[in-house]
Amino acid sequence: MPSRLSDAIRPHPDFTSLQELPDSYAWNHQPDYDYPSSSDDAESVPIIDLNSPNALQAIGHACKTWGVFQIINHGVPIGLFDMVESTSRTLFSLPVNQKLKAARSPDGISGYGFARISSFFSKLMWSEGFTIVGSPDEHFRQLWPHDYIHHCDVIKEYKQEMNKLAGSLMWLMLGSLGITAKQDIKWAGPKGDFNEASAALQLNYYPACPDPDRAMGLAVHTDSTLLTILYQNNTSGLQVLKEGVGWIKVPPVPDTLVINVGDLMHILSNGSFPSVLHRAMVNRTHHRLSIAYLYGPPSSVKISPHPKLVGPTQPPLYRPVTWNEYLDAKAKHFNKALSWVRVCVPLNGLVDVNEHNNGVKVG
Ligand SMILES: C=C1C[C@]23C[C@@]1(O)CC[C@H]2[C@@]12CCC[C@@](C)(C(=O)O1)[C@H]2[C@@H]3C(=O)O
Ligand SMILES: O=C(O)CCC(=O)C(=O)O
Ligand SMILES: [Fe+2]
Repeated sequence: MPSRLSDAIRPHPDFTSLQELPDSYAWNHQPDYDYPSSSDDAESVPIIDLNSPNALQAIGHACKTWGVFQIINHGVPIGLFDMVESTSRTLFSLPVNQKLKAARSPDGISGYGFARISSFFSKLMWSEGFTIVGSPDEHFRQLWPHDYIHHCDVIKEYKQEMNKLAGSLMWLMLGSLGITAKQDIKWAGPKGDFNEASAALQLNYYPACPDPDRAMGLAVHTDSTLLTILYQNNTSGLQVLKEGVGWIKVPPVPDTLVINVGDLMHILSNGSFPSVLHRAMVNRTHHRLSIAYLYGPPSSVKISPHPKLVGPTQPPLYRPVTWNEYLDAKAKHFNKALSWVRVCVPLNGLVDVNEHNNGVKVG
């Protein structure tokens, strides 16, 4: 692990004052960095209409082959995206010293700071983040002592909408694997609405960058979630790695949300769904904003390969793990966290789709 200042004492830069890319932000992108590079007419991440009668099958196929898909007709009021974007933009435009009043504490989860995965890389990422777990009230009062209520309301409404959507997506993703009954997932609750689920909202801001080809917005990673719902503003930057194809750009499409399969869904699906490797690149002239709703099980629930997906020829590939235990493992082992939960080497030619990802260089 690189030895450098911890997040707690590293001063946060004022990106707007940097006219050149400091060496600490210059990633030594290898020639194989884009390998196998995607051509302009490469495949694109499927867009699925949630109102279509084929949505379930299309989602199952996308989850198995990509670990990511995009959705339209998701039912989230479109005006809400403008509102949450406006709150995020207002937040990141505050002076650095003001933002630091709501800094994430060294052992905390919520607040303003660098990407949590920064410590695994020797170079810094060209981005700022703000994580909201639970209520935004306390941190938002620190940012806007006289004007926080409106921003809190926007975030609360957004989280509610995301929670509803995430519950529906859970049934679609699980349904495609034949897991359809409320009793199949006890923690979905008596109404099957996943009422007790946990979530974090991550606001990501990527300022315009003087040397985007040498910089990195958010380094390659998988999400530790069951699923992630990602909204991106109108600037490109997101890329996903498709096995056997390469890095695929996911340009923003108006009113469309990107859904990532996360590591816990990979475990729950007993390896059927790969958790998608992805990264965010930056732009010379435009800043970029993304809002990730990171969705997981209630804190006391252990996630393990679903009994319906386990049998004599399909041994469970992972042992049970809570989200917190997994996040701790991710904080320690980063891209090796899945191997840490792994129980057995695949037998009879069974291959875990995420095994292919282990060779990806992260630093
Ligand atoms: C619930 C969480 C997932 C996350 C760590 C966190 O506690 C809150 C932030 C999340 C995030 C967002 C950016 C990418 C990521 C890898 C990171 O560094 O922080 C994810 C974490 C994750 O999915 O492991
Ligand atoms: O900014 C993006 O497009 C990606 C963000 C992301 O991967 C995350 O927040 O986990
Ligand atoms: Fe992510």
